[in-house]
Amino acid sequence: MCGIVGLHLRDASLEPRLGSLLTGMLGQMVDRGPDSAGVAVYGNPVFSPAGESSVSVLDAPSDLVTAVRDALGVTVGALDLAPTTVLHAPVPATLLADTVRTLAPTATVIGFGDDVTVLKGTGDPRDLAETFGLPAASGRQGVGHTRMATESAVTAAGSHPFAVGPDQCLVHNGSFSNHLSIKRELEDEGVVFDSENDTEVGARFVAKHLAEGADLEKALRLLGERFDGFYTLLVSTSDSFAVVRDPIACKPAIVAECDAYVAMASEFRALAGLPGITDARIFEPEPDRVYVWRR
Ligand SMILES: NC(=O)CC[C@H](N)C(=O)O
Repeated sequence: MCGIVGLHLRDASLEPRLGSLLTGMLGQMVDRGPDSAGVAVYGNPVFSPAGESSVSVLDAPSDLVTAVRDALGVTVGALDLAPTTVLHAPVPATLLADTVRTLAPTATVIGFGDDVTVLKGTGDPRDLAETFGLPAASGRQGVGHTRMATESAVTAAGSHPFAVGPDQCLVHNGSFSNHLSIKRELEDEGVVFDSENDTEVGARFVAKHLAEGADLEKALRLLGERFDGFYTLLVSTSDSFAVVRDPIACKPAIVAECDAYVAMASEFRALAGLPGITDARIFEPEPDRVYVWRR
C-alpha cells in the first residue's frame, strides 16, 4: 500500500491551518503505511524564513551548524526535528545544500529550496507528525506520505518524500519494476543516489528533466514513457502540484478541487474532514494523464 496526501491552498486565509489539516489527512492514511512517514511543507516562515533558503538533513553531526556558519560566513539557524535537522541561512539553496554535503559526507540531504522543508522518519506517522510540529505549522502547500516499504529497507532515508531537486518533492504509491536499469543509466550520467529505493529513481529522473528545462508536465510524461510498474505520484514544486497514475491506474487516487484548494489523497477518507469538502468537485484522476495545478 502506502498513503499519499497533499493540499495546495488557493485561499490564503487557510494557510494558518495547513499543518493541522495535513496532520488530519495523514492520520487517515496510517493503516496504508504504518512503518514510516514524511512531509514537505511549502511557505512556512519558521522552517524556512523569508529571504533565506533551507536544507533538511538526516544524520547531521552535532557540529554541523557551526561548520556551515564558519564556511559560509553568515548566520545559520537550525531546528532539531529528530531525526531531521533543518538549517536555514541567507544564501542560495544549492550553495547551502552543497556546503552541507561537503562538510558532512555521512549525512543525507533530504530536501532543499527557497521555501520547502522536508521532514521524514520511521515509526507511527501520527507520532512523527507531532515530532515534526506539523499540527501547528502554517504554509501554502503540503505533501505527506505514509509508507509500507516494498523496494528498500525501512529507514528514514527510504521514507518519502524524495525531494532531490530545489523546491521539488515527489511521493509514490506503487513500485517501479525497471528502476534498477534506469538507475544504472542515470548513474552513468553522473547522478548520485542516496538510497536503494525505487521512488528515488523516479524523483532523480524528474529532477534531471526539470533541470534540463522540461516543465513538470513534460517531465512526468517522460517518466510515464520510461518507467514500468505501478504508480500514483504526487509531485510538487514551489508553484505546481501534479498527479499522475500508471496506464492501468493500479493504485488509488482521489482529488477534490474548489476555490479554496486542490487536495489529493489515496482515499477519500483523508479528504472528508477538509473545510467545504461537500461543495468541492471530487474526481478520480484518469489513468496515464498528467494533472498539473499552478498558482
Ligand atoms: N507501498 C508502496 O507504495 C511503496 C512505495 C515504494 N515502492 C517504496 O518502497 O518506498
